[in-house]
Amino acid sequence: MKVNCQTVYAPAKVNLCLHVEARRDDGYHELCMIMQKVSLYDELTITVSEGEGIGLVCDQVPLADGEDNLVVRASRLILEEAKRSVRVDLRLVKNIPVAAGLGGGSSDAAGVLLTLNRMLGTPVALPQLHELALQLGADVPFFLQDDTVWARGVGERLTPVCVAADYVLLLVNPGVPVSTAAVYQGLTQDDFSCCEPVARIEGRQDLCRMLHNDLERVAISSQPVIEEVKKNVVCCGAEGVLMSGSGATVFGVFANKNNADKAAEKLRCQHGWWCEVVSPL
Ligand SMILES: C[C@@](CO)(OP(=O)(O)O)[C@H](O)COP(=O)(O)OP(=O)(O)OC[C@H]1O[C@@H](n2ccc(N)nc2=O)[C@H](O)[C@@H]1O
Ligand SMILES: Nc1ncnc2c1ncn2[C@@H]1O[C@H](COP(=O)(O)OP(=O)(O)O)[C@@H](O)[C@H]1O
Repeated sequence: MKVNCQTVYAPAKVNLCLHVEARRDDGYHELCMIMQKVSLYDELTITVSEGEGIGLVCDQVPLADGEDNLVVRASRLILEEAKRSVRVDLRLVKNIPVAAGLGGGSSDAAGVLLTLNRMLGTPVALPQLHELALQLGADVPFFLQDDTVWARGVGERLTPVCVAADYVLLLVNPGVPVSTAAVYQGLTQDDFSCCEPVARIEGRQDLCRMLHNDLERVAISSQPVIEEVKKNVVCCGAEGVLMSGSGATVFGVFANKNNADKAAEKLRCQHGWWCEVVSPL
């Protein structure tokens, strides 16, 4: 068997709005949120060769030792579903902060599902791939497709939305991890809100008016620095600001890269926070 090697760039996401509508009997939550991919990428190299087993080398030490890593789990699911026995080696360079509300693990997993499946001759059809994605996490199906979407259900029911706004985002992460499960568990009925998905968002002002995240109260109560980050991003000239997903990353909406770069420089110098200027994809 010829050795086959491919590199995947797995993008981060932000939630431009996130409404939690209800808690389900299984503990998961019904959501209505806009998911937007952005230009910050993990780099994943997949090598398929003769043999068996799945190996992972990762530049982030806590994620390095394998079995629980979403990329290893995604590989295993594809091999099982395809009933194939080959050796898979994965090399993962993490540029997306971990447990930060940016969906890095979910994106890595979707990248493996799509690419490893293709490398094996596409034995798994797209509807099955969607099911495997959902087994790995509520956010994973989103990363199998290209659109900016309204995501409903637990995050798996996807409808495209047109965001016709010209903007860049400044991502700021203060370096405190937030557990997604703990944030959802901390929600009370008062945190829930409804939303009416619109088909199109016209400009930056419309976009900024929609910014809303029902997970902020719980995340900020466990990590008050998130509120401090939000205030600082606004002080640096953002037209809108919001925590992404379950946090702790905050994003600011800017009209252009120049203004966002200046804000990033200032926040890095003054607070030592991780800052990255990205564009919507
Ligand atoms: C909050 C969001 C917003 O996009 O993103 P992140 O902050 O993780 O990036 C997602 O809903 C996170 O999705 P994901 O991280 O894939 O979730 P999973 O691994 O399936 O579940 C992690 C935990 O979150 C809870 N969970 C997740 C999704 C959902 N709709 N309701 C929930 O209550 C589950 O109970 C589980 O304990
Ligand atoms: N490839 C991966 N990249 C990042 N996190 C991973 C990965 N595989 C497993 N994880 C675990 O998944 C959890 C969520 O990670 P991540 O997707 O980065 O954050 P979030 O769900 O906040 O967007 C982390 O606690 C991490 O230990």
